Amino acid sequence: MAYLELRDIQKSYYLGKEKFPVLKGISLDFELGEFVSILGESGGGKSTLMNIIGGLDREFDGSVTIEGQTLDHHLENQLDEYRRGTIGYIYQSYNLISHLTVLENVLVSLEMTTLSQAEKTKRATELLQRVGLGEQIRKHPNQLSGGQKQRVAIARALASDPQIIIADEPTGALDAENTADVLEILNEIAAEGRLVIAVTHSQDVADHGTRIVHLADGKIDNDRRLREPFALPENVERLSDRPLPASSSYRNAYKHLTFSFWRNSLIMLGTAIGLFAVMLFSGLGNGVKAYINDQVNSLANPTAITISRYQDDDGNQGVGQTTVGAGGVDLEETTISDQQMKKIRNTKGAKHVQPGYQLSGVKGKLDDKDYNLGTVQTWSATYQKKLVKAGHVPGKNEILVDKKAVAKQFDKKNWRSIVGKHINVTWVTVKEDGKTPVTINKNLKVSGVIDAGKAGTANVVDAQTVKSAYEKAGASTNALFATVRVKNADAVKPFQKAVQNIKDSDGKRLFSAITVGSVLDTINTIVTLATNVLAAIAAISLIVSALMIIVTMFMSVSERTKEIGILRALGESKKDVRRLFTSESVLIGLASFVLAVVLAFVVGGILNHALYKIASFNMIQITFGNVIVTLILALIISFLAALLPARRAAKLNPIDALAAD
Ligand SMILES: Nc1ncnc2c1ncn2[C@@H]1O[C@H](COP(=O)(O)OP(=O)(O)OP(=O)(O)O)[C@@H](O)[C@H]1O
Repeated sequence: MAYLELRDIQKSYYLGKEKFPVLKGISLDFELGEFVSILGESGGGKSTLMNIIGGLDREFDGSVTIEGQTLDHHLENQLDEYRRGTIGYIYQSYNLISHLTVLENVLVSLEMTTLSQAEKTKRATELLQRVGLGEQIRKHPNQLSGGQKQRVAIARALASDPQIIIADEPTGALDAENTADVLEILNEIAAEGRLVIAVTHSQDVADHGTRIVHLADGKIDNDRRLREPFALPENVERLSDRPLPASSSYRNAYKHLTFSFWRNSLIMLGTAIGLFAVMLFSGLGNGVKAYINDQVNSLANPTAITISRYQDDDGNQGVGQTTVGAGGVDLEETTISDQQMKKIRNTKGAKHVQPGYQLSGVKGKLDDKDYNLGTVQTWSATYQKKLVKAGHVPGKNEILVDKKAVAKQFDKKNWRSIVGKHINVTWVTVKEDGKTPVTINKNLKVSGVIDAGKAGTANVVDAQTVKSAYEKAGASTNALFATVRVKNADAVKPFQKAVQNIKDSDGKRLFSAITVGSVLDTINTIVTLATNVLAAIAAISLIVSALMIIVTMFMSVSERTKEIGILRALGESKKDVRRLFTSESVLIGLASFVLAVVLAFVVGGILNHALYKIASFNMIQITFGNVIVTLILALIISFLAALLPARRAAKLNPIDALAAD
């Protein structure tokens, strides 16, 4: 049994349906230690035979048996392993990877061995020294002469310690001196106990080997031994191979990324802008939400709940005002009686319950001057004490007047001086029947000045003041609403629920409960919606980014077709090639993400600084969650964008890829 046996190899090419037989039944035996030259006319099928021996061609008849094991050409994994562990290729046109240095070109082959990183570098350096390139390891292939390139290719072919070296016209492009050197090296390789099979046109070259096989008309017409094969050295330790680890794909992808840095940096910038916009809009949404929450909570007490009568479908009475229209109002339906107030008081969680009134169309007279007080509310727990800018919260027969609408009208500059004055207020309400109007007139002492700020105007009296005035005038004392304070923010929701569950004797729901929280919930829902719409618009730009990545990757695949062929010939699998492109794209995605985060925080910081002057609030609040979502987006987009180009790269036939210009 020979080391390598070819049996009845037949191969035809087809042009349409027309068959062109190239190899017509080749059977050959090869032993380790041989340096075999394959001679034959141009177009005679020598390269075709080499591709079959090298495990690159799977479409042929016949068998290739190595150390007694026949290769199954349907099993791609087996062929990948065969190429990476047993075969080393040397080509006439060198086939070096241009964006890698000399050292890195040799290391590519070593990536599929079990050596440590340091051992790989050591072995690659030693091999390059052996072929006389110890000084050139940091150069790129385009900085080398033809002879030097061929030596790099030899070092690479030897790197993974293969048993068979296939050299397809290794000296075809070299001058006499380099040819002699390369032949000497090939001879040494055979002397190490490897099988060297070299295709050549030159009889001179062929004469350097141990055997010449001549091909004519698709058959062997001469097989001549020139000298004995080299004796096999004993106890040689062989390197063991393994599939390419993912980290190597990432390293290779990174090198290519930095090699075409400018083109890639533009793609990264484009993608980063899309990601940045998504992050900034999300951050703006958070900021606006926080700002509104802050503003609302500073105006109103979050543990206070306003309760009004529940209006089903046709009524829309909330905490509005009781107007006295032609038909009057249905007090039964719209106001809270003392008895109902008791029910609220008895609800679990209520700490303090206050009736609330709202007086509308209130006129005031002070020192013979008329004031339009508009709507007057009763003081309740929903008010924040800090809104009182002078004086104090109104007690019985007192009023807190609005700063703009009243105090400044009284005295523009010295508006505080209104405190302690008496103002005569008049408004109209209704009797128990809800129809008959009653005019109320009351002399109230100004207890202080209130400034509701952007929320509008507010004049506030004590609920007791209103109630006793109504009692005296025979008007309805039913409250328009009730304000309840609960223990803490956590007690708000349960209380709200309990109150809304209170039914009257007919089983009809009695109350609606509005909390600052529920108002905020509504606002927050709207802001979230707006933010998501903005972020989604920004995300559209990510589709453009994805398209850019797809185009770049397709360009990359076309540019690197030859490299793909080289990597496949070195033993990389389809999966490895696919991963090379997906990892490059994912690296673009990651770099874009980092750039986007930097952009978002820099621009966010500048905007916050500018807006702080207006709102005294950080309007852009990018959270850790926003950053993570953006990262996931970046990874998904870049991965999806790479799928098609990577698939195309992986599907390339290695022989066609190697033949690419
Ligand atoms: N992919 C292909 N499709 C069709 N015909 C092909 C293909 N590849 C090679 N051939 C043909 O097969 C024949 C053998 O080609 P091959 O490259 O093996 O010859 P060769 O002996 O190596 O030639 P040379 O010495 O000129 O390099 C040639 O006639 C060539 O035109």
